[in-house]
Amino acid sequence: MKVTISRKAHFNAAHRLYRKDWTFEKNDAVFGKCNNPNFHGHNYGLTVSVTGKIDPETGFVLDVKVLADIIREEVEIPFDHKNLNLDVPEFQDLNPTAEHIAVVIWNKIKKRIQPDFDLEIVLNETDRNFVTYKGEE
Ligand SMILES: Nc1nc2c(c(=O)[nH]1)N=C([C@H](O)[C@H](O)COP(=O)(O)OP(=O)(O)OP(=O)(O)O)CN2
Ligand SMILES: [Zn+2]
Repeated sequence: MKVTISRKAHFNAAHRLYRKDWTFEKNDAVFGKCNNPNFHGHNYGLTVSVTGKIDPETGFVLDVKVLADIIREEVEIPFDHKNLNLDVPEFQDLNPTAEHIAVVIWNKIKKRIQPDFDLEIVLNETDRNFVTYKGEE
């Protein structure tokens, strides 16, 4: 029997959507206001869901306290109040779209949980825009 546990978190971060190998005009045409060279910010919402078998001794799939600590160490501390383009090494050469941020977060958290657990990341960039990543199919 598999059960899913979820933990919510949030972080505030600045970013600029653009490609270094494109002209400003091309970036402007594709990314519009998100290509502002002075950056802009979002209050990102994060939902991390872990699916696995219940440990018969504890009754937990995974202690949510443990999951909260992983999220704090892998996401909140490195991303909160940071400029994703300038401060976060994973985005030095990776456009910090919501899709890419979700994949980066999935890879960081996946390394910290049991290999047989399934992991889903839902990242809200705004109240109305969110992306979901469950790992490679
Ligand atoms: N597929 C994606 N599309 C867009 C992304 C993204 O990460 N993936 N990101 C952006 C920008 O980051 C932009 O800042 C989003 O903010 P905004 O357009 O203000 O968001 P809203 O849709 O909530 O605002 P509206 O008022 O509804 O325009 C753009 N696209
Ligand atoms: Zn944005």
